[in-house]
Amino acid sequence: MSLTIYDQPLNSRLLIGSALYPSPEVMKQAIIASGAQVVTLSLKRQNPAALAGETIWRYIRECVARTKGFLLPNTAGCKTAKEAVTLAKMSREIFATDWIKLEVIGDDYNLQPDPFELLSAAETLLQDGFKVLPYCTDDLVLCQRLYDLGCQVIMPWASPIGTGKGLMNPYNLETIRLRLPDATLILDAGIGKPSDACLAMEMGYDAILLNSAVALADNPVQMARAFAQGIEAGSQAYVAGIMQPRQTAHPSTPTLDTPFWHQPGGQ
Ligand SMILES: CC(=O)[C@@H](O)[C@H](O)COP(=O)(O)O
Repeated sequence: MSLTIYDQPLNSRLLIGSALYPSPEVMKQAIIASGAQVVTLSLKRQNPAALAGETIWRYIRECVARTKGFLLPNTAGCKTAKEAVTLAKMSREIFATDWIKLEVIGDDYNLQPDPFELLSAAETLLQDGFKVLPYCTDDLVLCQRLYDLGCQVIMPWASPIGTGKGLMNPYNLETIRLRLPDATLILDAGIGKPSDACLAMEMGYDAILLNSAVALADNPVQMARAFAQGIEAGSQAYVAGIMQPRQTAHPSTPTLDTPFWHQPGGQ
């Protein structure tokens, strides 16, 4: 089963960022190796008029063309709903997409999203026809409100951007999954290693968005492959049905009369 974002089926459950790589060429190779079809980029951070920005964009467009993928502009660096809405509208024109990764930062220390400004910006953008992918904290009520507004995709954080700390609050993340069974849930930010991503997929998350863990690896291309495999493993494990942990030991070596475990009601 493939990932679907606002009715768009995708081959990969990994969405990847385009910042912090040692060079544009390494970025391109890493994105291709990751298999990600969605690449996020920031209009604010990369000035299209500047030569450096132009080069990065060319590389990103090449990656997306190669994977038959999609650009996901983001509003990284915005601190108010007004600023984020303005940037989203500019991004829609420049990148010719109505997808927007909505990021409104409320605290400079841990780059924590501002839930109030985020909700307000999401409402405005949805009314304007955007397909909003909000980056938010792992707060169930906030996620519920965003979903009720019409955000089909919700992207709670694993931990603050760029920390690589992995899943800070597994209980919160599991609860969000449980309570919003129909939302497309993408875990975004703070993923440090493939096992973090695998864990979220085992919880039933639909996809992972990450950047730093690949871009800052000693070998970003190899790390991109490792993430692709970790995400695939977690996704398959979730679908396969993970066994319930048990309090007591059970021998796993078959005894003479019970070579197979019979589930109640099974054949
Ligand atoms: C690229 C992007 O959108 C980041 O804001 C995103 O949240 C990734 O975070 P990490 O760099 O921690 O993976």
